[in-house]
This record gives sequence, C-alpha cells and structure tokens, in this order.
Amino acid sequence: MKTGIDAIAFDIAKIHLPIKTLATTRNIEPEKLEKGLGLLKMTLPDMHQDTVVFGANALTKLIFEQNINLNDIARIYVGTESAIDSSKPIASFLSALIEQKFGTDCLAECDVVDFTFACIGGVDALQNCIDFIRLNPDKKAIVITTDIAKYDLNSTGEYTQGAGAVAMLVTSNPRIIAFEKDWATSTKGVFDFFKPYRNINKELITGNNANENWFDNLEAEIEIHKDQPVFDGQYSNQCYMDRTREAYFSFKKLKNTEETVYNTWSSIIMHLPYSFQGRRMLSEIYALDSKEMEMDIHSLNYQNKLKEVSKSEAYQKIVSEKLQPAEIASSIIGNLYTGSIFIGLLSTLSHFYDTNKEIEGLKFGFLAYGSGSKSKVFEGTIQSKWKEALKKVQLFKTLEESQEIDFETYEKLHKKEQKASVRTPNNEWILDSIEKENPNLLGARYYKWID
Ligand SMILES: CC(=O)SCCNC(=O)CCNC(=O)[C@H](O)C(C)(C)COP(=O)(O)OP(=O)(O)OC[C@H]1O[C@@H](n2cnc3c(N)ncnc32)[C@H](O)[C@@H]1OP(=O)(O)O
Repeated sequence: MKTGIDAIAFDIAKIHLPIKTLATTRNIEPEKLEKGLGLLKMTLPDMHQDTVVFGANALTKLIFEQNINLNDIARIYVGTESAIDSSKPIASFLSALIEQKFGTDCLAECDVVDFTFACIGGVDALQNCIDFIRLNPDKKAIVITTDIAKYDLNSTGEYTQGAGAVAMLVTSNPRIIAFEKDWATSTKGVFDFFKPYRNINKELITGNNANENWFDNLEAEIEIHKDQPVFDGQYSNQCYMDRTREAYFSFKKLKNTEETVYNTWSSIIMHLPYSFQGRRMLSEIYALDSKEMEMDIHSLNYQNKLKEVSKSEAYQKIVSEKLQPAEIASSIIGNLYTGSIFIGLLSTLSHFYDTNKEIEGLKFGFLAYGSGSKSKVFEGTIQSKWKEALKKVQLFKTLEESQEIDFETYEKLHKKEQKASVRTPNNEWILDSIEKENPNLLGARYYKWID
C-alpha cells in the first residue's frame, strides 16, 4: 500500500514589497538580491492576518476544494515556528474555527497538535502522519504549515521575509505523491537561528500588579514574544550545508547504494529560506557524490574548490533541470519557514502542470532543514492522478494577483504602526480582536469569517 499527499491547498499573504524597492532604499545592489539570491518580491501579513488566519484559510480552502468529509479526518498536525501562545497550539485554534464554520463537534474525535523545530516542523508533522496512515490506511490526516518569516529591519534576513500557509491531505493510495519508507535524519543542537523569549513583563507573568494597559492594542504582543529571530546568517548556511550533507549520505547508507542518488531524482525539493539557497547548498553534495571533488572537508582549499565546482556546466545543468522549478514560487513569495519546502513542491508540480509535462512515475528527492539543527532526506514517486489533484490549485495565477505596497506602508506594517488593513478581506478568515477586558480570557484571540 502507498502513502503520501493526496491534495494541497495554500494561503499566501496577498500584499508584497518588490525586492528592488527594498534594495534601493537600503542601499543594497538590486542585482545581489535578484541575481545572487533569486529574490523578486517579499510577501507580508496584513493587519488582520496572523498564523492562525493563514492556517485556517489554507485548511478551509482544502476542505472546500477537495470536498472533504471532516468525519474522515483523524489528525490535523501543524508545523510552525510562529506560535502565538506558549500553551495553546495553533491546531487548537484551527479546530475551533473549522467547527465554527462546518458544524459543532465535526472534529471532536480528531487528534490535533503543533510540531516545532524551526523550518523542519512541517516535515516532522508529515512523517508522523505518513506513519499513522501506514498503520491506519482507512483514515486520513491533514498537515498544515503556517508561519510568518519576519526579520529585523536592516538585518541580512530582511530581504528574505514572507508569510503564508500550506495544507496537505495525507492518505493511502494518494493522487499526487507516494513516499518511500527510507527517511534519513541528521541532528546537532546549535544556535544558528532561534527565537528566545525577551522583554518579558515580569509583573504580568507572575500576576502581581498586572499592567492594565498591557493589551491596549495589538502592538503589545511584540513585548511578550519578539517575532524576529536571533541568527547568524553565514553560520546558519554552514549548518544547513552540514546537516543536509550528513542526512544525504545517511540516506545512501539506508538505501545501501553506491549510486549517485540525486541522479535518480528528476526534481530535488529543498528547504528554501530564499530562492537560490538550494542551488548554493546542493553543490557540496553534488561535488562529493559525483566524485568531482575528493578532498578532505577540512582542507584549506575546500571552499574555493567547491565554488569552482558550483560554477561548472554539469552542476548548472542540475540546477536548471532539478532545482529551478521549485525556485519560481519562492522568488515571488519569500520565506515561509515550515511551508518553504512544500511550496517548493507545489511550485514544481504547478510548473509541470502549466507547461503540460507528464511527470507520472518520476522520483522526487527531498532535502529538509530546520535551524537548531536538523535535516531529513527522503524521496517519493509522482502518482498517476497528480494532474487531477492539482486542477483547482492555481498557484501562479493566485500569486500574480498579489497587491504591491510602497516602502512606507511596509515599514508601518513591520513596526505594527499601520492603523488599518491594506487590503479589504474577502472570503477569508481574519483576526477580529484580542481580549483585553475579561481577566479570565486576557489575551484570547477572536477570529471571524468574512464573506
Ligand atoms: C532560516 C534558515 O532556513 S537557516 C539557513 C539560511 N539562513 C537564513 O535564511 C537566515 C537569514 N538570512 C540571511 O542572513 C542572509 O540572507 C543569508 C545569509 C542567507 C545571505 O547572506 P548575504 O550576506 O546577504 O549574501 P551572501 O553574501 O551569502 O550571498 C550573496 C550572493 O549574491 C552574489 N552577488 C553579490 N552581488 C551580486 C551582483 N551584483 N550580481 C549578482 N550576484 C551577486 C554573491 O556572489 C553571492 O552568491 P554566491 O555565493 O552564490 O556566489
């Protein structure tokens, strides 16, 4: 029996800042961002959007588009690193909203929970659900990734921001992709990128002399938990490279093969914090596995030789054939953290759908990464009904409809100084208010559906 992804839906932030606008304002060469890192636009959450909103919209779309009977859903597992509460998972918010829209108790017997491990939490949720469906082939599960990739103004992460959610239906005999049983993992506990709790108001936390004005407005949230990470960009790249390389060679061991595994993959789907991360990082795996480079990893000339190999015609062919389709969506969305690898999959599938290329039976390889740090490498085969499952998705058409904003609006949104939504919500969930009166519900978030 096969197990994998049967259907996909998404909700990406619908406003964006062109990367050129950011580059010129920040005095960065636009070519560095556009041609060096592959960035064209970055999407941003509007005033009425948070990670619950994105997740609920993607999930609602999946339910409507695929006509899902909610009684069949045994699990809703969420991957996120943008939680809005230290106790109540986003999955709990989502189950309440879905019951509000589709009927009381429709998810009463469904198991819901969040997975957090930086950008790899969605892959952890997926692997867990796949194992569950293997044991319970008559059941179905939904995996959701939802995040807001927000970095400090003027930081090197600023140009990689993005926001949105992906929802995937996991079933036996799936229509899109069936995963093989070998999954390799590499883990090392490091501080390459993390989000510590800071600026905590001790009075509020202990409950003594709680500041009555604490929840006066949405901006107060920033002081409880800063959304932006602490990170070391170049070190995080090194950790990404190390973990993916280790997981890749463990994967070869698991498969007990000497062949260059990436050659068996027609497409390679990697975690893309920005569009060209995959092509910049895969070169080492390519160089070592193809025996193009047989050097000690610690030798002085290693990095220079690697740069040389990455510019070779043979490697550039791999980039354009196996990596480039996944980069298209990333260029115009930005980072989705847990969702990046899945939007890369969807970008690849949508590219082949739109260009009428048949990919049934082809093998896709996956290289996932989460800071902190962990990588997982796995593979799957495209199934015969992938096109039927993709009919309603319309990724690129939807992304084209995104509304451009100017730099001033971007900064106001970033600083939470914007007074009203940029775009009028339509047919979607919104964050309606945050409780500031009732002491037993202080900080509770209320959402509503806008027709
Ligand atoms: C969150 C995670 O997933 S962890 C893994 C990734 N880490 C992050 O995403 C953390 C946040 N991001 C960052 O800190 C940064 O955006 C980074 C580290 C990813 C990139 O750092 P930067 O210092 O901006 O860029 P960096 O110097 O590494 O690379 C710039 C690229 O543009 C190229 N470039 C520079 N100028 C130009 C130009 N004028 N024309 C064309 N290309 C150019 C450079 O050659 C280089 O590419 P290459 O190394 O492939 O040759």
